[in-house]
Amino acid sequence: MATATRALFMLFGATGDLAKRKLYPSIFNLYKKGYVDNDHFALIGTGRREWSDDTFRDVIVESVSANADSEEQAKSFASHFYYMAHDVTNPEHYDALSDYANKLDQQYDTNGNRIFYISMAPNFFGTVAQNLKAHNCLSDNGGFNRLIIEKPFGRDYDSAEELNNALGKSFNEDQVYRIDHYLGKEMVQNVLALRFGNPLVEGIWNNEYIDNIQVTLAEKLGVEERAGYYDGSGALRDMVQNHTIQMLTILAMEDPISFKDVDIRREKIRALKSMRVYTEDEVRKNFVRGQYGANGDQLDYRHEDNVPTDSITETYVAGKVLFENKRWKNVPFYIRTGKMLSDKFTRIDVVFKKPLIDVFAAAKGSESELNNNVLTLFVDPVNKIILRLNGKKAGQGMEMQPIELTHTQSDEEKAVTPEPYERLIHDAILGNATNFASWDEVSRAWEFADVIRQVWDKDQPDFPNYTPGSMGPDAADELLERDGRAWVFNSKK
Ligand SMILES: NC(=O)C1=CN([C@@H]2O[C@H](COP(=O)(O)OP(=O)(O)OC[C@H]3O[C@@H](n4cnc5c(N)ncnc54)[C@H](OP(=O)(O)O)[C@@H]3O)[C@@H](O)[C@H]2O)C=CC1
Ligand SMILES: O=C1O[C@H](COP(=O)(O)O)[C@@H](O)[C@H](O)[C@H]1O
Repeated sequence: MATATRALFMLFGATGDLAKRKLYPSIFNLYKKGYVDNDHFALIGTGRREWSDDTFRDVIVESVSANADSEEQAKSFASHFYYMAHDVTNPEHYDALSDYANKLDQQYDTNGNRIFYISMAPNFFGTVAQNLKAHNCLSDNGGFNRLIIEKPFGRDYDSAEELNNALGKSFNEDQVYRIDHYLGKEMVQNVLALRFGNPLVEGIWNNEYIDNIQVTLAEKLGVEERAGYYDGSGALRDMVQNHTIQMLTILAMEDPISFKDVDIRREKIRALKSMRVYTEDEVRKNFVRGQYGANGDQLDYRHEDNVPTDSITETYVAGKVLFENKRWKNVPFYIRTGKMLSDKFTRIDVVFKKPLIDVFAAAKGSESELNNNVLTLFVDPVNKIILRLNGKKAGQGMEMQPIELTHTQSDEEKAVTPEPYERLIHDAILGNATNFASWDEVSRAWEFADVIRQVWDKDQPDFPNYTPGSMGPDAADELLERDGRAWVFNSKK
């Protein structure tokens, strides 16, 4: 039986794209499943637009209709939503917000629990947090106050620290939930289950058996309508500093003493501290950037809407990351992410070492034909695990061939798998911060990314340098070739 939590939500950015596409459907699923107490929850949505409650509720109904069992159910859900036109930069507005929140607290008997969600451009995060506190919008009658904030958390270490200090004036670290939606993905969470639930896996999860690990976050689409944000960010800030590094951390961390958020975070931070922050020369050697060119009807990045024609923003990053500790000495973690690639997928390839001696080849006096064993975890679009081994080819003799053990998530499992935002909002409701990024994690990731950014800001790139529909620039392949390796997934193959 689901534990239903009473709460009042305050959503800043309620008229925005993310709210409509992701947040309302997620909260609706939690409502349907009984994770938010259906009689004791309300949401105040804000934006500058002069919407009425009815307009807001129409938007909610439309946003959740695909998941609703009936129109009545969607409308009943939407009846918990209230709208206030509010300019977050105007302090006076928060007094009205505070009064309204107190009224709804009483009306819905929410036990004084409040969840604040800032789904707005990052320059507003600090302003909202400080005004919430200054204008008594935080509950003070025994309930919890939790703040969920969207990405990006800063654009470099200094701005992230400034933001963190601003948040810290109103919320304690344990009240702040920094969203990284990749941490809400089923297969990303499964990494922990596979590693720490199986001695068979954890026993070989080290440099004695693993040759290298490859993490790919590939997107088929370009910047779409988000160029205004993206061109000032680029792939390094948009995908590497957060999602990619979080995935690396989960792959590299030591076993936590328990599955409590504090214990997991402690190990993640330890792993991040052992991640090598490169020198300038090392950045040039170990990191590659790219920007997509044109291909047929597909415009090059510089001719997409709202992109300056001389933009040097990278739409692709590949790199080699090193963890300098006993477990991972000499094991490179190769990462790549980009827009306009051959397909939309996220995968982790764990490449194991070959046997020291190939007894089959030795007996025949021939070259080894054994492949590296590879464990591939498909994160998106399907949840699948493939273990590639060497096996015997049926028939006489001892010919070898690659064989694959595959586990694919069933339709039944898929049906009960929450969307990342649903899972993460639920975690925040429960006060479980395991799948959110702590300040120590975020700050370390910025220290790592900042050096790369600084080198790239000095050097003039030769853009565009990859074709839409490919897997990025040639330099990304050369990065591995120099080490005598290759990407496990390569669309050119
Ligand atoms: N959209 C996406 O796919 C993703 C978004 N994110 C993050 O989510 C956050 C929101 O993104 P998104 O929804 O796309 O952004 P939008 O531009 O669609 O929405 C911005 C929201 O902020 C409100 N707003 C802007 N200025 C003010 C103001 N001065 N006072 C009050 N409200 C204001 C807007 O309301 P109004 O116009 O009515 O004032 C609107 O509701 C960002 O941090 C983004 O980085 C993260 C991952 C993916
Ligand atoms: O955070 C972001 O993620 C999306 C990709 O997310 P996914 O879950 O669809 O893989 C990316 O398109 C966007 O640029 C970035 O801001």
